[in-house]
Parts: sequence; structure tokens; C-alpha cells
Amino acid sequence: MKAEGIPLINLSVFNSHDLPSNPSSIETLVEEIRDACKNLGAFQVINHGVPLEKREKLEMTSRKFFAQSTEERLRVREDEANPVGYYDSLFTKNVRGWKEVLDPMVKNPIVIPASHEAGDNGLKEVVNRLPEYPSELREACEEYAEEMEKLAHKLLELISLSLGLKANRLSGFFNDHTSFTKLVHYPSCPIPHLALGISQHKDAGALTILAQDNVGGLQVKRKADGEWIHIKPTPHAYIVNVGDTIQVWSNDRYESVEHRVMVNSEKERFSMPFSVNPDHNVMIPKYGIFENIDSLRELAQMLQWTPEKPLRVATGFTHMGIADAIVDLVIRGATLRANNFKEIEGVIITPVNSLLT
Ligand SMILES: O=C(O)CCC(=O)C(=O)O
Ligand SMILES: [Fe+2]
Repeated sequence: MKAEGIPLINLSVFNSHDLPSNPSSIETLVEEIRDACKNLGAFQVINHGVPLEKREKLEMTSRKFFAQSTEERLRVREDEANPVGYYDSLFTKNVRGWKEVLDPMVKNPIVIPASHEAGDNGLKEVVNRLPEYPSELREACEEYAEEMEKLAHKLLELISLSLGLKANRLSGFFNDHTSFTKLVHYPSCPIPHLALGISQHKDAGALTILAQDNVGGLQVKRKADGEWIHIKPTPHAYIVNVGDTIQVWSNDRYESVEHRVMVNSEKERFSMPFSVNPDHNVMIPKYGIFENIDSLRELAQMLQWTPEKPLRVATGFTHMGIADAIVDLVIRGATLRANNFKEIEGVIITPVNSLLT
């Protein structure tokens, strides 16, 4: 099924919170996820198990929050020290988009790197800044986030399976996740031809699970022909975008999708993207996660591996197939540095020169 060029995936076989015990019952579903992630990097899900009343409650509180005076909204404005809260970019000559946002985190507080500077190992604590009005906003956010976490878990399991990995392969990366909900308001815009709600970008996290209202404006870029596809609102559905983190974990099998939001002169629009982000200290290996000998061989080929370009291999050595693959590489003359091996589940391979200090 398609909804205006974007696959529409029915999750009903997966509706309880656990994976069905019979793997063949979800084979088709896993295939659909694989095709959607490969071809577009985005899809919509229906029968996703998220109760409609939780979504509607948060949508209502979001509308109430943004309907307040500018002064009230600015009371919870984020700043450099604590980059969580309200921000708007309405008055910045549209380069940053015709929108305003409130972005509460799921876990509160969270600890994140103090800066993006290489070599800065400092950490800082970030706390949610939530408004007093509407009074039900905090509860609505918490209840909604709980549902989003469950859906995210299902989607990550399906994506793992679709990559030939165990269903729970990615779960361990999300114990102290840094996911957050974004309440976004795009006011109607008198100069829609000169502005964008959000200009073309990719999301950095693992996935984004997005609820949009019935106005429309989101577009995703189809890699095959560079065409922008309008995502027509499907009532109660969620749009799922593949982010950069999944792109890396999947060794580019799935690419994060470029998207943007158009604005219009008549209607304001509300959306609620939920960013599914791993723990801040999770290592995102440059060449993905491999659990079988074929993918390791494929990688060696992809890297045009030669003895002059040695690889560093890190592995738990629990999997005979992997050990065989390493032997295979050794036979081809690789310089393997056994004392550099780290005991990490699965296999991570990176060219030596980018890892050695
Ligand atoms: O509002 C939307 O439809 C998309 C928002 C988005 O892409 C983002 O916040 O990263
Ligand atoms: Fe986005």
C-alpha cells in the first residue's frame, strides 16, 4: 500500500508489545520495513498500538501552549547552558525556518557531553523546562513519551530483523537514551514562497516518529530521482524517518532521508516529531554492525581491503562464523593486531589509521 509515494505499513500483527513468537507471521512485515528503509528511508505506520486519546491530549496542550502570548512562551525559553525548552526562529529572516518549538526530553534530567569539541570529555546535566500552563502539559508529555518508547522499541526490533540481526540487537544502545518529543508550531506565513517551515535536512538520531495534523506540508526526498514527495496526512498514522544513526549502524544499507516542511499562507500547522536517540556515550561504529561472515566479506570488498590497508577488528570471538571470516582475511595477508582487540559483542571494523592513536 502507498500513501502518495510513501509506503503505508500495517503493524497490526505486532500489536501486543512483544514480537510474535512465530517469526513467519512477521516475515512480510520485516520485508516491507526493509524495502521502505532501503528505497525511501521513510514510511507511515498504521495500527501501531498508540492510543489515540494520548496523542490528542498532547496535541490539545500543544495548541494551548502556542496560543499564549509571546511573553508567556518565552518564560521557558532555552539557552546555551540548558538547550531544552522553547525556541522560535520566526524572526530570524527565515533562514532557520518559520516555526516555534517546545522540546521536552523523555528522561529528566539527562547527562550529555558538555561540548562537541574533540578531546573535551566534560559532561553536563540538562533539565526539562516546562511551562506552568497548560497545567496538563507535563502529564500529557510523559504519557505520550511512554507510548512513543514502546513504538520505538517495536520499530527498532523490526529494523534489526530487516538487517539480518537479532531482534534485540539495538536495544542495549537505548538504556539511557536521550530521546525527546518536539511540539512544533508552524504559524501561517504571509510569504510562503519565500519561507520554509524547516529547510532541507536529515535527522541525526536513530529514528523520528512523527505525528502531523491534517494540514500537510512535510516532504521527503526520493533518492531515485531527487523528487520531493508530499506526505499527505493519513489520520492517526505516524511517519517514521530513518536517521543518521541507523544509516551508520546499517553500514549505509539504509540512508537517512532528507526532508523539509513547506508553510502556507492560510493555515497554521502543528506536528509532534519524537526523536529516538541512543545513550550519548554509545559508540556508533563507522562501518556498522556485523553478525555474519558474509557481511564481513562484503565489508572487506567494499573497503577494497588490501594488506597495505590493514583493518582493525574488534570482536568477542564468540561467533565461529566471524572467526572464520577473520581467518579468511588473515589468509589474504591482513595485519591483525590481536592486542588491540576489544571484547565487544558483534564485530566492529575500522581502518587502522582512523583508530590508532
Ligand atoms: O514538522 C514536521 O513535519 C517535520 C519536523 C522535522 O523534520 C524535524 O523537526 O526534524
Ligand atoms: Fe526532521
